[in-house]
Amino acid sequence: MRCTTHYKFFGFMPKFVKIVEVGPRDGLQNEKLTIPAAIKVQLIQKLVSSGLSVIEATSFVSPKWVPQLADAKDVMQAIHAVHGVKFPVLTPNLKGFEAAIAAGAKEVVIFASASESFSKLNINCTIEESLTRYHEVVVAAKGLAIPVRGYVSCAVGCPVEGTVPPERVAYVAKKLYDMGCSEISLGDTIGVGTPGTVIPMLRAVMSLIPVDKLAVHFHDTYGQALSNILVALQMGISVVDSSVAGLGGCPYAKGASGNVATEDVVYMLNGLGIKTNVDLGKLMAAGDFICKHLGRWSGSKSATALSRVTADASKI
Ligand SMILES: CC(C)(COP(=O)([O-])OP(=O)([O-])OC[C@H]1O[C@@H](n2cnc3c(N)ncnc32)[C@H](O)[C@@H]1OP(=O)([O-])[O-])[C@@H](O)C(=O)NCCC(=O)NCCSC(=O)C[C@@](C)(O)CC(=O)[O-]
Repeated sequence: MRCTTHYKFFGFMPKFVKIVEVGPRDGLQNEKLTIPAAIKVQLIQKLVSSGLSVIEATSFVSPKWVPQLADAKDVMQAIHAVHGVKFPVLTPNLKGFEAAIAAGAKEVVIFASASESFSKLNINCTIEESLTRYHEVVVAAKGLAIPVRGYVSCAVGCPVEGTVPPERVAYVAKKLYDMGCSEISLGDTIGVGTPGTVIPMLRAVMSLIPVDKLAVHFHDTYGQALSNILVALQMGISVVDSSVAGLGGCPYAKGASGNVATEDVVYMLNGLGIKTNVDLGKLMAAGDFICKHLGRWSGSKSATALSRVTADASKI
């Protein structure tokens, strides 16, 4: 049974939200600077120590397509011994799945698109071809009792096709669900959604899939991610993907900015009295660490504001 509580102004909201941290994967796949595996491993360790229980660690994709994650095997082998935290990894085909399992992965992720054009750009095949490939991955995973998470990218808009109809998102999500995915994450890959477009999309998907199997994954290109998360929570979703320091973006989705920052999600959930088990201070330290290595500012407004407040207080 779902744990829900009643808020006077917000309707039903979850008491606990599971955050799926995607920084080491989605966050780093699009950065110009390629970060050494040892730094990625330190980032993951810092994220673990902040209390995050699911951290998307890397991708077993073609290094020609995503050179930033060519060290997937080294990263997985280094975190293999960390217990109590799940480290799902992206696998676009059986080759990636086999490499992931050989490197010690215990959970994998398949990623289909609701847009035909984006599917071709991102994984070089049609939606139906991708579903056939992913079916092979799911069958292999089931044989090893490995859980599979599924993404539907371009769940609101596509960089090529523009608006994506909610029924198409629901169709792809249902295919992944029927295949056996344990959780389906709905990705606003280019961050164009607003509550006005996200609500109909979620309604269409929820008419086919139980809400406790769904997660949301918002990029913050237009500054709408927190509003979109809030409406998703009100609709009963309690799994939210986010990226430390707001890193992220897809190399095959031009103009898309980073994911919603994990610090901003935790700050909002703390304000709503919703538990996450994440220590915001330690999370901010992980964000500072990776931003220093990337030579960039944090994309988290909460982390930036809280750091300023702390710095000002130390001067008094
Ligand atoms: C799917 C492919 C491989 C097809 O790429 P392809 O070129 O059509 O594949 P291919 O089968 O013709 O193989 C080409 C070469 O890649 C190799 N190869 C083939 N598969 C693998 C593999 N798994 N691992 C390592 N190598 C692989 C294969 O062995 C061969 O090597 P070569 O003979 O030329 O030396 C490619 O398009 C690819 O890797 N795409 C991944 C792109 C990607 O990771 N994009 C970012 C994901 S973000 C996203 O999708 C959105 C999401 C999930 O974040 C949600 C959201 O934000 O909304």
